[in-house]
Order: sequence, then C-alpha cells, then structure tokens
Amino acid sequence: MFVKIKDILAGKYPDGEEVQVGGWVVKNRSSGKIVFTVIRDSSGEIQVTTKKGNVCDDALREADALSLEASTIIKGKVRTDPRAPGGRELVATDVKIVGASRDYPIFGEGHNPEVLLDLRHLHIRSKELVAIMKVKDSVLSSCREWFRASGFYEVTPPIIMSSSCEGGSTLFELKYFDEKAYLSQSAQLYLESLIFGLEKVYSVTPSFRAEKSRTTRHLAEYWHIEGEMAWVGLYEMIDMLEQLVSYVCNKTAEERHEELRMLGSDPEYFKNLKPPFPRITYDEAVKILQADGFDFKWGDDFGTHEERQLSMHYDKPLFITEYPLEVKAFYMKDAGNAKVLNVDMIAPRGFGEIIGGSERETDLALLEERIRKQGEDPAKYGWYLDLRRYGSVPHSGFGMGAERLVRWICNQEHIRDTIPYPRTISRFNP
Ligand SMILES: NC(=O)C[C@H]([NH3+])C(=O)NS(=O)(=O)OC[C@H]1O[C@@H](n2cnc3c(N)ncnc32)[C@H](O)[C@@H]1O
Ligand SMILES: [Mg+2]
Repeated sequence: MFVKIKDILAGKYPDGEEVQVGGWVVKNRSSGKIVFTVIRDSSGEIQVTTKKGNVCDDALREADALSLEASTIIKGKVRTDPRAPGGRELVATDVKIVGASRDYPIFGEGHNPEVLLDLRHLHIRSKELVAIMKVKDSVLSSCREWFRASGFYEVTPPIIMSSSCEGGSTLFELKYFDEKAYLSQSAQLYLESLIFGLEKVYSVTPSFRAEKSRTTRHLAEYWHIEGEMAWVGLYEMIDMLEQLVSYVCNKTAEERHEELRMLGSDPEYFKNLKPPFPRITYDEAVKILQADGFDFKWGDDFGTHEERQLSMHYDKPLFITEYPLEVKAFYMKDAGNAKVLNVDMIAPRGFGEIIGGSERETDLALLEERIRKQGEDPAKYGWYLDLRRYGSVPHSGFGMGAERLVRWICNQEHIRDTIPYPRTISRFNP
C-alpha cells in the first residue's frame, strides 16, 4: 500500500522505482504544466513534481487543485536530486485528492496562541507538535521499559477518589451518583496499598490539580508517572531515580534525535546524561539562595524563582532533600530535627520540579497527628491507615510529571505544548 516518506529519503527505494505515498499537503505551487507539491506523512515531508506528459490530464488537474492540508495519494518514481529537501523527490505518475481542504485556517507564522488553542484539533498536526508527541511517545515507552526491567508491575489505580492526597486546595470535586467524590491528584495512596502484594509498582495515570495560577509549568490535568517500592528508603530511591531519568533521557535522545534538533533542544546533552546527579539538602539550598542575594526565609517552600536560581548552579538535574516538616505532605516520613525524608528533582536551566517523592511515614499515631494538623479527619483515611496496622514495611515512592519531563527534554517554553489538549484554569475545550 503506502511506503513511508522517511524510507524514501533514506534511500530505501532506488531511483526510478515507482512507489505510492498517502499524506497531506504542506505546500502547492502550480504553473499549469508543472506542479510542485510538498506532502507529509507521519514520518516526514517530501517534494513531488507533477509534469504534463508524465501523468494523465485528470491527475494534472488533481495536482493543480491540491490545497493546504488536503489529503492525497500520490504514485511516483523516486529521483535523487540534491536540490530537493531531503535530497530526493517523487516524480508523480498519478495524483488523487482523497479529502479536499478549502481555506485551512492555520497558515504562515505569528498566530495568536489562544487562536491556535481554539484550533488545537487542527494545530495538533503541525510539525512542532507532532515532533513533541513523538518525543513523549519515547519518554513514556522508555519509562515502561525501565520499570519492567527493574522488576516493577504496572497497575491501574482509581481516578475517582474519596479524599485528597496533596491537600484540599487543588482538588476537583465531582458528583458521584448521590455522593461527593474527587478527581485523583496522585495515585500514591493506592500504590502504597499495592506494594503489600507486588512490592514494586508503577502507574501512568492522569492527575488533576485545580491550580489557580497561570504558569508555564502547571496544567489542571497532567500525566503522572508514579512508582512505589516496599523495603526501600529515601536514598536508595534517589539512586533508582537517577537510573530512571538517565535511561529515559538517553533512550529518548537516541530515538528522537531529529525531532529534538528541530525543536531547538540538544539531543547530545540528553544522550550523555549519566548519574550521579548533584544532591543537596534543603538547608544547603537555603544557604545557596541567601548567598545569591535571595531574601529567603528558612521554613518556606521553594517556588519557581528559587528553583530556577538553584538550578543555575548545576548542569544536571538537582536533587534537594529533607525539607521542613511543616511545609510538606502528611505522608512524608518524619526525619526528626523538624524535617521529612523527601526529595524533589529540579531540572537544569530553570525548567523546575520534575519529580516529587518521599519515604512514607509508617508510625500510625504520627500519621494520624499529621493528617489532623493538615486540617483533615483521619477517619477519611481509614483504609489508608489500615496499611500501617497490618504488616507495615518501610517504603518510598515518587511522582514524575510526564509533561514537565517532556518540556525540559524538548526545551519548550510552555508546558501546554507537551500535551495534545492542555487543560488550564481558562480552558477545557476543544
Ligand atoms: N507518588 C508520589 O509520591 C507523588 C506525590 N503524591 C505527588 O503528587 N507529588 S507532587 O505533588 O510533587 O507531584 C509530583 C509531580 O507531578 C508534577 N506536577 C505536579 N503538579 C503539576 C501540575 N499542576 N501540572 C503539571 N505537572 C504537575 C510535577 O512534576 C511533580 O514533581
Ligand atoms: Mg512537588
């Protein structure tokens, strides 16, 4: 049926061989007797030259009528031509329009981002967004490879929940039959229940955060890669995270070298990213900020500016550990000295937090007290607290934002272009 454009450009078919391609029109210029067309398929773009005498009159008329984003089937002979983009072109022997496209609304440059978001169902076929989605495909598949090779089981936790995991301020409420329920902020609490049978589990699920802020790194719906491991402490988990992130970056840069270059990223950096990554404590991070002139008060959490500033000191992802207990979630293990055994991984060059994780609090009384201190009723976490009553074990886990990771790897200014249909405070359509 169809051959792929990238295989033609790679020289898989000798000059003169007739092949057939199915694709969409990127450009079309006609002078009546000769038509120059650029078509694309999922693998790339190629120039097609349709000449009077090479094709029947119907096919010449079809070629002449090709318009932006019309779908077409083109039969043609491969021809090496250094002047053609990619070094090869097709000399058409037959041209058919499959789906007409009149007045396609996205052409040229400089469109208003909100207009492009209104037309996301069309813009999603653009070269840049297609490249980013291919990178995301590699990120997700290499994550799964690493987890499976590391003895993790993929599980499918619920998305509809009865309580929060990351605090009530970012919960989406939904009417669940006659009850009130919430959309998942994180699969964590359920993953913790699954380690008592499977020991090491992971999930890739949508997480929902009713973020009131408009930032370049927050979505209201994002894809959350989470892992949970029995018998593993915080620092052993950080060793594993270095391996996971390095593997995913190396593999993705290997597979999507061209796409990353086209997006203005540096595939060589990600291909060569290896452990160890720098590790500092929260206290050390505060000292760095204060030395850099930040008026930062010990006890506060780091925001975008602090994370950006800290990341400028390192050219690899930075692990920051042991934050003050007061500013972190109830489930994080008390380290003593008013700290918790948690870790955030901050990407270099200001791309911010990619991973949040911790060792989990296993002391039942402490956990109930922390839940109360966060203004919640321990009774709402009855099932979760049972995990501490029956055969509890030391365990740790983490959450990695897929879109945050893709934004860093693809060097994208805004997180909205790392997901096909971004959901933010001002948009949930199309
Ligand atoms: N299993 C766990 O231990 C995960 C834990 N319960 C959790 O949800 N941590 S987190 O809130 O830091 O979110 C984890 C990551 O999830 C990403 N994240 C977190 N919030 C967002 C938003 N709003 N948009 C996009 N990405 C987001 C970001 O990379 C964070 O580091
Ligand atoms: Mg976090």
